Amino acid sequence: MRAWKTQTPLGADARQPNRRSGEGDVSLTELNALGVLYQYFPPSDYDRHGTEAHAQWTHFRQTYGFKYADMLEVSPGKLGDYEAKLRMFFEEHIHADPEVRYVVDGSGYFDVRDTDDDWIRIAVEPGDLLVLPAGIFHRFTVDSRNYILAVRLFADEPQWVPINRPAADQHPAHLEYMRQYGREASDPGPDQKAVCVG
Ligand SMILES: CSCCC(=O)/C(O)=C/O
Ligand SMILES: [Fe+2]
Repeated sequence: MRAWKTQTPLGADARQPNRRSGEGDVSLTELNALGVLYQYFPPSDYDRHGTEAHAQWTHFRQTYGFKYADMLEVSPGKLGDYEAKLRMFFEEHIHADPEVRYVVDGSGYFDVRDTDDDWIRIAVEPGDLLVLPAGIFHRFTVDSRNYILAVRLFADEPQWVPINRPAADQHPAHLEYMRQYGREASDPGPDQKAVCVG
């Protein structure tokens, strides 16, 4: 996984890196300060059929209470209304619950807003597990390879409910997010611990 600030405005093709020139990578510590958690599980630990071939996975899911999982294959041939779905994923939104995605195959970009309202682009590849906290403004796109196979982990029954702006700005999940991680927050998340392996 690597992360960087995107150029503003974004270039014509969102699936390109759109990296802001002259700036280095955004660090995992900076992502953790936004409440974004990251862990790496070797892709062999989670085969394409969703069986968790490794105790490490079970431990992670029990620790964070992600009892449910499904798989999402984002590609022109597999996902109906592909371009419309991609537009929906790329429309800035929040969720009332954490967004937990594990990449089994392919790649893509999760963009999250930072405290300066800039976009930080998180490039994910197989083995990357990303936890976006409830209430964070974010968006997703595949990259130019137009393919990702990701496991979606949930605490409750799988559901995908995006809350777009402007309604999201006053949503309790976003207000709580800003209380914990916003510019005025006294410290990054009272009980957050950086989850980062390897
Ligand atoms: C590969 S995850 C698909 C996009 C998604 O579930 C989401 O919520 C993007 O923000
Ligand atoms: Fe999302």
